[in-house]
Amino acid sequence: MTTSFKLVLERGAVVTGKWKQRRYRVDRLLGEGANGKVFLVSRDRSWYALKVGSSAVDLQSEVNVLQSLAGQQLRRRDAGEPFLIDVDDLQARDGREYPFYVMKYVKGVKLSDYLRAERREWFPVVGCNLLKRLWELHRAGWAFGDLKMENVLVADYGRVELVDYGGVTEFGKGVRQFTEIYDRGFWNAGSRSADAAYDLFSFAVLCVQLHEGRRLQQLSAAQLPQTRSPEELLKLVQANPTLKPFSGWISRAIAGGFRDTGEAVSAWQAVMHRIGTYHNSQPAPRWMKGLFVACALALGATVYWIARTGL
Ligand SMILES: Nc1ncnc2c1ncn2[C@@H]1O[C@H](COP(=O)(O)OP(=O)(O)OP(=O)(O)O)[C@@H](O)[C@H]1O
Repeated sequence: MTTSFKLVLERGAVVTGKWKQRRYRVDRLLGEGANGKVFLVSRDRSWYALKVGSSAVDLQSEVNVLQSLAGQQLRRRDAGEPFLIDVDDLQARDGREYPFYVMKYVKGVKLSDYLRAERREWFPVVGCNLLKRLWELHRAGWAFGDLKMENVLVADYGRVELVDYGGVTEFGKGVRQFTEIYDRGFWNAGSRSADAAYDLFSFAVLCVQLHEGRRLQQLSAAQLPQTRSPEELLKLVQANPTLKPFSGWISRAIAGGFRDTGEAVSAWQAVMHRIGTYHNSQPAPRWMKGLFVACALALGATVYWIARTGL
């Protein structure tokens, strides 16, 4: 999706908040979507992500969700700073005013890019970390809503961050924003009412999208609305060697069969355990394994030298 507004902020441009007068220096565009453009900015030697929207109403609803999440003290153990930093308006060169908010900069890459090529084996770990992120939201009574590839960023060691809180919806209300292919209603698998199972369904589709993206696209385009069914999704899961061990988990998620997300996390970890993936969510990176081997060789050489010299 692309934005309908043309605001351009060049590298080096300074954004000054109209109300609080805080100044942010623009580094580059991080991404854009239907609701706005997100820029990497700096202030007092710290990096942030600044989201500018064309519509104050849409941006305000995202801000409300973020404020409410902060209010519920939805802070993770590893989150040093709050996610929402600032809210203000800026005046562009064309004289128009745009609302913006500033949030924590998530230094990561898109999920699909992270798992590409040699990092495919990280899929179970990254999946587990993503489920835990969803669990945090669900415990606070919110569904993420618009879970999709673009809204999941992965940092070092498979750490996962969710971005774009525009779809976050209180449990029980109609999901505010969704993307068809990940939507439970689209697949005739349930309602669009916000609950934990709604996100778990999207998570299951995300798994299929990651490993059978082309076939999923073909499937969704070929089916008539009334013939789309979760069983068709499950056929793609069965046909894929990476997904097959998770087929029981995925079919349960698709059927809304988990009591809550905590149970979904435990079941996912049980599969990881069964197939022998690290169940530690931060497996040792390759350089660390190399370092371990080098240290072991050095130790061996020292022991040999001591034995030879009789020290
Ligand atoms: N906090 C952040 N840190 C780093 N990158 C970010 C951050 N927030 C957003 N981005 C990047 O900017 C992109 C667009 O942001 P976002 O999804 O919030 O815009 P949107 O207009 O709501 O998009 P959509 O059309 O998907 O609803 C994201 O896909 C991501 O790559």
